[in-house]
Amino acid sequence: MSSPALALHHLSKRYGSTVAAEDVSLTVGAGETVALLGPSGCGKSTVLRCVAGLERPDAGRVEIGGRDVTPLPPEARHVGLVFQDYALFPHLSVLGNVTYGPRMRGARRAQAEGRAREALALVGLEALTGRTPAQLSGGQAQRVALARAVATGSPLLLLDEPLSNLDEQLRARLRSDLRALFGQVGAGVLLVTHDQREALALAARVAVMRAGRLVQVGGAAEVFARPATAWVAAFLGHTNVLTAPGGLARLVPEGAVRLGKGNPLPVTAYQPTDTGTEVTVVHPLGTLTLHLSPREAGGIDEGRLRLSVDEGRVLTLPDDREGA
Ligand SMILES: Nc1ncnc2c1ncn2[C@@H]1O[C@H](COP(=O)(O)OP(=O)(O)OP(=O)(O)O)[C@@H](O)[C@H]1O
Repeated sequence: MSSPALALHHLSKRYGSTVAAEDVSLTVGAGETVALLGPSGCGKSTVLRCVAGLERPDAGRVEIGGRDVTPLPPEARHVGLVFQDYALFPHLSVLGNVTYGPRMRGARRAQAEGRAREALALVGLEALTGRTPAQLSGGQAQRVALARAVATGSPLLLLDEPLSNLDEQLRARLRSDLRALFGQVGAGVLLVTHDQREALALAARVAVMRAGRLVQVGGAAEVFARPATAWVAAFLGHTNVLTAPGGLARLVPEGAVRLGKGNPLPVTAYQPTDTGTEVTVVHPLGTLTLHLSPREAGGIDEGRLRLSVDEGRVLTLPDDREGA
């Protein structure tokens, strides 16, 4: 059996009194994409920097392709990196930037350029190969950084918010391109993001991080459908995570609410949105927030909306939302 692209064993890193990563253990299989997902400041970049060798962990071990690289400098690790600031070489052309990695690893010029052109075509930049980084928009520079990481042919790619500077349309296009791209290159990918949709679109597995610790790791769809705690549910974008007695919370997934049948319940607030109306409805479980299409909102009669909640789909979770 082949070694995983990446294995982290009990990784910890502090900055003074700040615990940036605490006992983080995680595996990325060969050819697998894992998203490290969490709010700003939770330690995602710290984990990535420890993997890349830009930061030395206080404790724990980093293995890449089955090799312990913990004491090794970045250049000895053979990982493809895309960071938020995507640090391109300013004096090299786009093609030069992307060719650099394969050249450094001993590829002949023609072969390295071929691979660079392929990677640039994948990110839609084949027309800009002669430009320098100063002549690119932020989004274009980001795509060059992606192409550069892919062209290295590394068995492990590390991507820190790779789509963060792009507009929504481009993000959507690149998301599906990236998924295909990851499949083609066969590399393990560790993707850092705070965007749940991006994680779901790109990764087979997600690792949710909070205040330096991994709080849930699992299949992407599974983690979204069955968050382990109220905090994870709320972080993943579930709207109705209702406080319940005994330190518990009830998660009412969107699909558990059926409109048009059941008791007419009081609607206590209305807020127009770009696609309809957001309303709050008082239900015996608690106050539900619902997004209604114009047609659904038409069902509100004398300040009441008829709905039922499929109790079989409501999850009861420990409520850990207080504190850090
Ligand atoms: N070089 C450093 N010196 C001191 N504290 C640091 C340093 N780097 C990170 N930290 C702190 O460690 C914690 C984790 O930071 P990190 O950048 O890993 O978070 P993140 O989850 O990547 O955040 P973001 O999504 O905003 O990039 C934060 O509290 C941060 O302030």
